[in-house]
Amino acid sequence: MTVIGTGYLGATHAAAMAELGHEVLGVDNNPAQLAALREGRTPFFEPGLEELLAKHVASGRLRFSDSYAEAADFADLHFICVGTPQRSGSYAADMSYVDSAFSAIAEASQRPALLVGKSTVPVGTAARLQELITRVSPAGDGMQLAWNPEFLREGFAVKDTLHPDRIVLGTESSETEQRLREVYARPIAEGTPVVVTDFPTAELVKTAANAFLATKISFINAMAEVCEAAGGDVTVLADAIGHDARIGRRFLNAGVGFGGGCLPKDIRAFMARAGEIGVDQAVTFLTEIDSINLRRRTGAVDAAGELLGGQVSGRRVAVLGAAFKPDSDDVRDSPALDIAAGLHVHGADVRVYDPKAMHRAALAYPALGYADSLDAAVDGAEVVLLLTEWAEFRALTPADLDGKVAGKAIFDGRNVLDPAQWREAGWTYRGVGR
Ligand SMILES: NC(=O)c1ccc[n+]([C@@H]2O[C@H](COP(=O)([O-])OP(=O)(O)OC[C@H]3O[C@@H](n4cnc5c(N)ncnc54)[C@H](O)[C@@H]3O)[C@@H](O)[C@H]2O)c1
Ligand SMILES: O=c1ccn([C@@H]2O[C@H](COP(=O)(O)OP(=O)(O)O[C@H]3O[C@H](CO)[C@@H](O)[C@H](O)[C@H]3O)[C@@H](O)[C@H]2O)c(=O)[nH]1
Repeated sequence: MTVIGTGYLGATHAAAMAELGHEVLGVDNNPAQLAALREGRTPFFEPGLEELLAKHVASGRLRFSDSYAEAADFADLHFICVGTPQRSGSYAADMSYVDSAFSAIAEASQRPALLVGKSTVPVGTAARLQELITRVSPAGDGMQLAWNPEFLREGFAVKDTLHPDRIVLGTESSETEQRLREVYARPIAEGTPVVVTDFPTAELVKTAANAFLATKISFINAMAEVCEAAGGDVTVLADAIGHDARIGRRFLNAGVGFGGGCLPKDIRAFMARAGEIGVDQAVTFLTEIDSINLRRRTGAVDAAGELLGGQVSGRRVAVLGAAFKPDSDDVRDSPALDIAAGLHVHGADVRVYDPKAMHRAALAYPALGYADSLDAAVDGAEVVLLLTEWAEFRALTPADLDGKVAGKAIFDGRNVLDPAQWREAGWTYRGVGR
């Protein structure tokens, strides 16, 4: 098989498919990325992925190429994992990468083949692509398409791919279903549920899952706003409502909100697509989910300003975290960097430190100040902001910072520190909704 698009999703999928016993050719059009992958190195940080990749590159079961002709010759089963970022100036997804990857592999296919979409796409895409590939391929009607959305989380990508919660197969062909069941034989044998459905439902399962997760986070962040006004503690509230199995405690961590290459752009693409198909009212609540989320970022900038006594310009601020979540170096739509940039715009002297995302952060936000260690970031800081809950930040104690900082004020943007411990040590502690 081939895996077309070897970014966060595709590189993981390719290595995991090799681990499941398949011969895999990864295809991408980014030469630097291919060069790293060919040497068995991941171009980004994802726990456990480099080991898996290196193992299968060394065994020869996993190779990489930039050639669609080679891909079409190599296999008649192709997983498409290219990006669907937010289009600039619009909420809609930019489908140009998906369209060009499907066209290119279809045009290169001289024999019948199965193209399996894994990218997150607006509902209606698969039906459109089925028509496109049949039209442009020399193999014509021999080109089959299935939609198999991916639910992996960064930071847990290998585990989530090898042991998924469920496998969704959008296909109405029993032959295609059987073929994909063989691809995923191992997780299926381990008991992973398989949902076989039509194209629109398969596409919508993915969109709905991310909309639900975003809603859960913004719900608890809305409760955090209420707790702040009323003097409550949202972490206790989340524990208490989470004991109800119908609600569940997971994804109820209030903080500076969701970021990354998925939830923010996926809820916006969902709103855009719903508008196109005439059901915008069904998802207008997502506008509010997005607003609550973005309000947490401006709220953090305001909180830092208050901790600095209202004067931000020229003040030294330590920002702990740049990645959108721990155990990842992904800085796409990162709340931490957005907040750091907000303070920078107000004239703060910001020093950002992240254990893995420094390089990507500096590329995305070159104007920010960076420190190459936690100690360097907090040295002389008048306020410390914990914005991504890496293990080394969660473990911080006042003793680690005393004598280094210039002001004992901390904003715990992920509610991971013990407020009593910090207050007892003479710090001004501020969390989110507690
Ligand atoms: N990152 C995740 O955790 C995750 C999880 C589930 C689903 N998804 C979805 O998967 C898709 C990919 O996301 P990602 O995070 O891996 O993006 P990414 O930007 O990291 O990777 C996309 C890759 O596709 C390559 N590419 C673009 N056009 C190409 C073409 N025509 N031919 C070959 N390669 C091409 C790029 O060079 C890049 O390496 C998106 O639709 C995303 O929403 C992502
Ligand atoms: O209680 C919580 C849980 C998460 N987050 C934030 O939400 C964002 C997204 O986290 P997470 O969902 O764990 O990361 P992703 O890797 O973006 O994964 C999401 O997006 C992927 C791409 O579509 C899907 O495949 C996954 O199932 C879905 O969880 C991060 O900024 C987190 O800090 C919170 O603020 N509070």
